Amino acid sequence: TGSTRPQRILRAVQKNSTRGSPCSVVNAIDDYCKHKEWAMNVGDEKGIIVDDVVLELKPITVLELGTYCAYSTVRIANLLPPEAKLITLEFNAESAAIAREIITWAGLEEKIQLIIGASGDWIPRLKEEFGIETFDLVFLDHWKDRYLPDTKLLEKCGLLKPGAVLLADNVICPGTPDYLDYVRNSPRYKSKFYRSHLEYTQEEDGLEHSVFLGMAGRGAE
Ligand SMILES: CNc1ncnc2c1ncn2[C@@H]1O[C@H](/C=C/CNC(=O)c2cc(-c3ccc(F)cc3)cc(O)c2O)[C@@H](O)[C@H]1O
Ligand SMILES: [Mg+2]
Repeated sequence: TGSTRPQRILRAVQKNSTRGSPCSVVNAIDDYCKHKEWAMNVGDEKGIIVDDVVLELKPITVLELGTYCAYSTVRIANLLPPEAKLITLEFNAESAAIAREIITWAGLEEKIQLIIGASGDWIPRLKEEFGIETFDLVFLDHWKDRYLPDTKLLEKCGLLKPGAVLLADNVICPGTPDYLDYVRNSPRYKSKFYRSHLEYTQEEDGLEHSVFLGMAGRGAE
């Protein structure tokens, strides 16, 4: 039986990057996915927007939904302040195993907590099992039809405080119409769209950046 795409990505990382160098890991994955085999990483073009958001926000607690091969996990964790922590949820055991190897290769295992499980099961448990108060940044990049239900779950569990940022990948391609409608029309969010392209292609895509304003929202009831 042949290898899987995540296994081939891990091999490319081990072959073309330096242990302990997150930047070289990110570059090795981008290089592989640009020239050898496309994969659903946020990629280098949208990745620069992610970098800017992280550097501006300086989040101390980050939640990522959908680890896949830990490309964005490594990219984000690399830019976090020393005391910051990133929790990433991945329910596919094979992907999670590859992601763990890539996180360790990058030397970021101290900053990143990879949980193997479904967002719907784990979001309600994060407060008591990991002593999380609230998240400063949530990066949504899992199944596109789960962005909205998981956002509502985060609200319900009190895991967002005013000023928290939701950064959502793929709001154009494959698209997350119900999520976009919600964050753009709810008084609980101030939302803005960062136009870009689908990773490693010329297709239109972009990131939605939504600031949580609080459950009461501002003014409008
Ligand atoms: C639902 N709760 C969940 N809890 C934990 N992990 C979850 C998860 N849902 C999905 N996952 C995991 O996240 C990953 C899923 C990501 C889904 N992403 C996409 O479908 C996607 C798809 C495209 C894409 C775009 C164009 C195209 F032609 C083909 C694909 C581009 C992207 O950037 C994408 O992010 C997997 O590793 C999966 O096991
Ligand atoms: Mg994506």
